[in-house]
Amino acid sequence: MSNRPIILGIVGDSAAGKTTLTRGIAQVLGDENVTVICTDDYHRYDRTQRAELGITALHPDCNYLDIMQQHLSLLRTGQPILKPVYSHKTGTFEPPQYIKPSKFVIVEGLLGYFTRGCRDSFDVKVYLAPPESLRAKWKIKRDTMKRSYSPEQVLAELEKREPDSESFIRPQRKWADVVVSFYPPSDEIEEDNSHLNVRLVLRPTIPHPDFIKILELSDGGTESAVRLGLDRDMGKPVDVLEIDSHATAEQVSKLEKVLCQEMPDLFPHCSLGGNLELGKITGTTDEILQSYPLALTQLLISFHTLKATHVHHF
Ligand SMILES: Nc1ncnc2c1ncn2[C@@H]1O[C@H](COP(=O)(O)OP(=O)(O)OP(=O)(O)O)[C@@H](O)[C@H]1O
Ligand SMILES: O=C(CO)[C@H](O)[C@H](O)COP(=O)(O)O
Repeated sequence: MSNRPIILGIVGDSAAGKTTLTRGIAQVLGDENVTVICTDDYHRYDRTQRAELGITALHPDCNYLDIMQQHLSLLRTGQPILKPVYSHKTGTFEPPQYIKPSKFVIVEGLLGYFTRGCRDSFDVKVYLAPPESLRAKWKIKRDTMKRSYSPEQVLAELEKREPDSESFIRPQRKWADVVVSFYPPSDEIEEDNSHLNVRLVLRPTIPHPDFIKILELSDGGTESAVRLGLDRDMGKPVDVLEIDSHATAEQVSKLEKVLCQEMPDLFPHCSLGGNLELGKITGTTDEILQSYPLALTQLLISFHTLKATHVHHF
């Protein structure tokens, strides 16, 4: 058993779904065992200064990546940090917070894998990569509802940010152990969020659960709602697991069994264990819905995070 905090990274562009994914993982690990850090707090400039300087929040120079790296190293050895605080409500900084790491630390943000020093602090690295059109839709909704922007401002901001997204954010995908892409079924582009499928790229940088068993159960063919295959991602060979939103309870159950066989701690959180809490999303009229692809993604990442506690790192 590891006697230091386990650090999980959830990296991706703005509104890629980091907070949504993190919520369920924290629930599986136990909210009382989890410290969540958002690296937006390490911005160097506030909203007004960024506008004056003509720099976007995605640019490495717009963030104290050196301090972030120091803090990650401290958290990894169980030491407290005095973390800056950036308020998305006001676009300004607030007094710093004293943070003592719990058993698990989830670090979510834009540039977590940009420097080698930061990357080395993570036990498990996840990158979120929804199609850009879906991310734009999510960002417009979230920023207009929660961050006091107009839709026109969000669209202009997305356009302004694109060169930095391309240069600094998207290349980080190559460092991830798991790349998560929620996507709409091709013929239902305007479908609501509850009908998204997920594509999980599983890099051989960490040992994944033995999903090949689902193929042995003979429902992993191209027509199935759960598919496992081989592919290349950024030039390197990877396994790819795809789960459609219309996967049946039986198919979901089989996947959960594969996870639970290796990690029985997950059982109480599975739908087969009677839990319907994971995979919660907000629908178009703010109703709460459940997505199997999201729930299984949260379980898989929790699997890896729990597994990291069994590996001794010192
Ligand atoms: N898996 C998902 N299924 C359905 N909707 C989702 C999913 N992930 C995200 N969303 C939608 O996208 C919006 C933005 O997601 P979220 O706040 O999780 O992004 P984020 O990456 O944490 O954003 P930021 O880094 O800018 O704070 C959510 O409010 C939600 O409506
Ligand atoms: O890309 C983002 C990640 O959340 C934000 O836009 C960035 O952190 C700046 O915040 P704000 O737009 O609230 O000033």
